Amino acid sequence: MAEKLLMTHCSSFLLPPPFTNGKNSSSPTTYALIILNQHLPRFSPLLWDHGNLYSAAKIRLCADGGANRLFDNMPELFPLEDNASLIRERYKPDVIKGDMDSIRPDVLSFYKDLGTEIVNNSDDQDTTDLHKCITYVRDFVSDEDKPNVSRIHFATSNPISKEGYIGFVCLVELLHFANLNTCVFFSGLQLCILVAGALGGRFDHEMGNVNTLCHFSTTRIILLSDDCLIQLLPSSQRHEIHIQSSVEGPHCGLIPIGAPSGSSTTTGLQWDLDDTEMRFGGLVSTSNIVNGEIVTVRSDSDLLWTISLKKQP
Ligand SMILES: Nc1ncnc2c1ncn2[C@@H]1O[C@H](COP(=O)(O)OP(=O)(O)OP(=O)(O)O)[C@@H](O)[C@H]1O
Ligand SMILES: Cc1ncc(C[n+]2csc(CCO)c2C)c(N)n1
Repeated sequence: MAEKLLMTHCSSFLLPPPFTNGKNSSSPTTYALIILNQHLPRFSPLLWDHGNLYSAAKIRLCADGGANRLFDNMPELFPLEDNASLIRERYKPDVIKGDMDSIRPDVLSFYKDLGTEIVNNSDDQDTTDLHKCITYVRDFVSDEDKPNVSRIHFATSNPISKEGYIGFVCLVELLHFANLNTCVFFSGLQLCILVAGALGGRFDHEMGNVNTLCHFSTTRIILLSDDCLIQLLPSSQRHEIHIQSSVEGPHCGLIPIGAPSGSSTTTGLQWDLDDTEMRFGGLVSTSNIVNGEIVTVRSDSDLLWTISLKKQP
């Protein structure tokens, strides 16, 4: 059986800037931030700035009512500053997208006047606002990375022929059609979508957010709240999770989602799995504990990885 490729994970976006630069990361990351209509995490300004500091491409979106949270709650995260308007201008989203049934009119006109792009998808009542925003980010990033002859480098230094270029574009379209994350191929940049406010309140929304991870399973998406982080570990790869113990852990979980897992194997946990079966109604690994700096996971099914976030980094 072919060896699975290694996928590494590191929550360095939760670390203050001086420590994040390239730490434990095999390739530079392009972060996008989506703010949902749920409690704005205290570290949101940090997530926001990861678009700025180390990324070539970056974008910040609010999913419909997420704009109310940004407007109302971002100033509260700066108790020493008394001018809320200045804070709101500093944290202007690039895009507000959704079915627009939750954003308040005053918030909509405030950001519209600042130049935020408003995308009204009220005609689509079958996908969530988070889903709509992820679609936007993926299109945005792949547009930025559209193949440009001068940027395509092959193993040889020969200039690329017209036929080669056309072949490459076809490959890209094919990969796109197959729902693969094409941007990785072009620039070496890895897209990672951070989703703030994904948990709490309504369980149907939480499940909808988890479902979005499964729908876009080839895109790195991280759901965040003040208390925890959730991401999908696709079964097509083996995983190495580099624990940032100053900000995350020790409590963690591995949960088969969508289908039972016939065999999962881990290292680095207090209760490691060893070719273990997991299913709802049987065993799922909750209330587990990370033991060291690296957790490895291999499974025949997609698993959700969740880890607690520390209150005081
Ligand atoms: N309580 C919640 N918990 C987790 N995520 C949430 C919650 N509320 C909203 N969200 C997320 O924020 C996004 C935008 O929220 P918003 O309230 O604008 O959605 P909505 O489509 O108007 O919801 P609904 O019409 O079902 O009340 C949602 O798509 C969802 O991903
Ligand atoms: C079977 C089924 N269940 C629920 C909805 C409703 N719904 C799902 S996503 C969405 C948009 C929310 O912004 C709405 C209204 C549907 N369409 N189909």
